[in-house]
Amino acid sequence: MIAQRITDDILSFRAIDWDRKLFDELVPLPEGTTYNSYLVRGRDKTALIDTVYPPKAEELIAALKAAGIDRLDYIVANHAEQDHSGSIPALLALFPEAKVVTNAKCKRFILDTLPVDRDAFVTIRDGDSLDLGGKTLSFHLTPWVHWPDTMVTFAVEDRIAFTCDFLGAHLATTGLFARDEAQVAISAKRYYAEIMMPYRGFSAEALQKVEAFDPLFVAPSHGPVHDRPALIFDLYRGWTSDEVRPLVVIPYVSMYESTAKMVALLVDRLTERGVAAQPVNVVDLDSGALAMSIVDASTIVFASPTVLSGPHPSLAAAAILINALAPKTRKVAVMGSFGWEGSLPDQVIALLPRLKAEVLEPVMTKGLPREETIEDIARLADDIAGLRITDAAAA
Ligand SMILES: Cc1cc2nc3c(=O)[nH]c(=O)nc-3n(C[C@H](O)[C@H](O)[C@H](O)COP(=O)(O)O)c2cc1C
Repeated sequence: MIAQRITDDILSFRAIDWDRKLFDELVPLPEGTTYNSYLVRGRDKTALIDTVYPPKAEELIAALKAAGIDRLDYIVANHAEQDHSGSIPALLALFPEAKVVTNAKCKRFILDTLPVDRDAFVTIRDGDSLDLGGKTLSFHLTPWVHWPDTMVTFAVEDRIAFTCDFLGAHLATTGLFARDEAQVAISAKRYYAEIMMPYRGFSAEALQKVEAFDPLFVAPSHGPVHDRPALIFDLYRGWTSDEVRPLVVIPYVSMYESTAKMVALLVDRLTERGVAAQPVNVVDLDSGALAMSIVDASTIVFASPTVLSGPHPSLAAAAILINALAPKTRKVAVMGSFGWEGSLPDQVIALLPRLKAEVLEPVMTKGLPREETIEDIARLADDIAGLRITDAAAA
């Protein structure tokens, strides 16, 4: 790790994790990640904003020493999760005079999970600021992006917003700034989908707060720094809005191809109607890819064979994940195959209480799709495309 300069007095210390494959034992990291810590030097005091994942603590300490940092007055904790706050104990051991600056909730979480003395904290409230001598840090609570404790720190004179997880991306790169915008957009979308989408309303509020600072830089604690913040602001404005696009995501599994044939038929009927379709085989699922696919999809159709009277367990797992992510999808439907009987559609819909979506009529077939199944699938495609007047819609 090396110190990288954002402005004369503000340095970035980014621990690059090229090899990490899975985050939180859940989220695949196709591009690795970084844990970013930032140093702000005032005339009188020096503050470190966020730390790094504990296995990277030694790297951070070595890089701070190499940059000639022999005193830390403050460690600002924007969020208690260990990938950002986990190295606070190691840093306090090296700089025992430093105070941990954070809000009351974050302090509580740190005390619950890390060996940090209660007296080490300075507790701030929303809008408070800290004078480092010619450099001011202001603190702004942004709850639920993505824990209740999350906040953003703003370097007032240099106009840098330190947003921690918010506006971040899992992307390992030596480049300090987000120059490959296409690549950053994909990584940021994956990150938003997995981490922020369940709290879309809070993300929209936090976005307004950060945009109002009119920052020159947005410096998250994963991924590159945005020196053109409009890129990430525009992306988040779209993702957090109520707008959907005509895209049907079809999470599916099929043991003997009956359900797979139904999926293929639905894809064709949707394509004929000018609606984009994206089947996602959920066996051996990349949860991040599925999450990304549903960020602004208008419809989700769950497709599964009947297994032990209900959905295939892989499809059930995908439905549980999608429910937890709470996408803004407007319509949902279930289709599938059975051998004798079962209540697959009801069971799948029961897994989706958080989705505020219209539930369309299901399509079920005994064994392989037959003539009437083909008609039912065309009817489902009409329902999705809004081409069929139902009794409910006519009333
Ligand atoms: C392990 C297993 C359990 C099954 N359980 C049921 C069931 O409870 N009810 C039912 O109607 N069919 C059941 N079936 C039959 C399948 O639902 C049926 O063969 C279906 O057509 C398979 O669809 P697919 O070709 O998309 O895999 C089961 C099949 C398997 C292999």
